[in-house]
Amino acid sequence: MRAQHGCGSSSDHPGTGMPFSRIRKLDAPSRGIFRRAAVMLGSLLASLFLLHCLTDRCCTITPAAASASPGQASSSSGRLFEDLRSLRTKRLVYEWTPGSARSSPGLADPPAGESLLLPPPDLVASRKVSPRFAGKLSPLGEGSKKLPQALIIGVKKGGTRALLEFLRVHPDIRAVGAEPHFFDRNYENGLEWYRELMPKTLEGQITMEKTPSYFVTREVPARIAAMSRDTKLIVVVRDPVTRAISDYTQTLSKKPDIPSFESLTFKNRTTGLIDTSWSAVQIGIYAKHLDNWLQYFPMGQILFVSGERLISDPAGELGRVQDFLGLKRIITDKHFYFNQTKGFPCLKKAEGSSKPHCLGKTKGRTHPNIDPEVVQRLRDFYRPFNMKFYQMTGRFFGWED
Ligand SMILES: Nc1ncnc2c1ncn2[C@@H]1O[C@H](COP(=O)(O)OS(=O)(=O)O)[C@@H](OP(=O)(O)O)[C@H]1O
Repeated sequence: MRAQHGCGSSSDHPGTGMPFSRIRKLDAPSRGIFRRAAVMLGSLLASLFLLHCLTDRCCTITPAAASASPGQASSSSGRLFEDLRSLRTKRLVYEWTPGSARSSPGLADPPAGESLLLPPPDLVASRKVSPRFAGKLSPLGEGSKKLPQALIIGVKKGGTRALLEFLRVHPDIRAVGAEPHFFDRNYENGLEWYRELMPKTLEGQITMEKTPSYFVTREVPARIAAMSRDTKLIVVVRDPVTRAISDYTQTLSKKPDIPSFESLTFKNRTTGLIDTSWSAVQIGIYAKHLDNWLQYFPMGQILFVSGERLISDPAGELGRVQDFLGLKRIITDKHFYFNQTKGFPCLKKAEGSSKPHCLGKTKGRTHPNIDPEVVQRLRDFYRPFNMKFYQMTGRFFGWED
């Protein structure tokens, strides 16, 4: 009997070879058994594949693996599985890294309705969350550039670089390295220009920058308030006398021919009248500058960091700053060590590095010796302003001793 519906094979034609004609010549019951066997084999293979996937070994075969010779196939796909498994392990390790905890205000105080979707804050803090929400580094370049929510506005030579570098260790803070000087020198460039300078941040991370001249520039408070009245402001203050000497030391390092500190301090040395128009002196009249800020921002939105304590107890000051920013206290004593050669606290590990990090040579310069009489005269000059400043801020900085 001739097959009625073959596969259009050549066996339909006379003179076709025996093997094909023999299959075709099977009787109906045999064909049924053959089909059933094929179906059973198919489902067995499908089940095996399913089991394989369930045991987490299923993967997309790469062209390389697919083109491997049978002998190579098992070893290369085995390697492939190993790679995938180690990738999974790495991802889990990343998710559970201590530094990846998200402790932003957004998560600590989820808006009504979101609390059911998000894990409770303590759980997040202790178990860590996905790097997508918590990690500082976004491997896929995720996130968006935002205008800063917090600024280090001063003071020049107060210790602003140290504070920013220390804060950058926090996974919920991202900051521009250079000083943008947007609100004093580059304001005409517009907010979009400013935003472009910022690093990308993920939800809950805080964008920051530092420009110490903001604190003493008259127009700046109004401009920052125009950007956002909610901006958090941080001022690192330091004894105005040592600050002035530090300021002078910096200028001297660039222009060695400038007059002496002593001569620049006075309008008239014989009368003892201080030259308040000299910027090194002027910047230290903190109470006066603060008055200007208080026209635009409430006191509660400004944090004053002691430049002296930033050196003697960096973790303590950083604790206050993290609280102020609504962040979990992640930066602690464990992050610092005192470098005897530098004479300053340094980071055991800087941001994105595993190496110890001290600030550069321009931080912690040796000051020239200043005539003690001039120093005393300056102390007397600043005293009433300092008292006023302590009163305004509610913190005693101890610059009189
Ligand atoms: N950890 C650490 N390492 C080095 N230096 C430190 C540190 N903490 C605070 N300081 C003090 O920071 C002073 C420089 O302040 P600023 O960074 O605000 O200077 S600047 O305005 O940005 O030029 C700098 O002033 P000088 O000592 O006069 O150079 C330092 O005293």
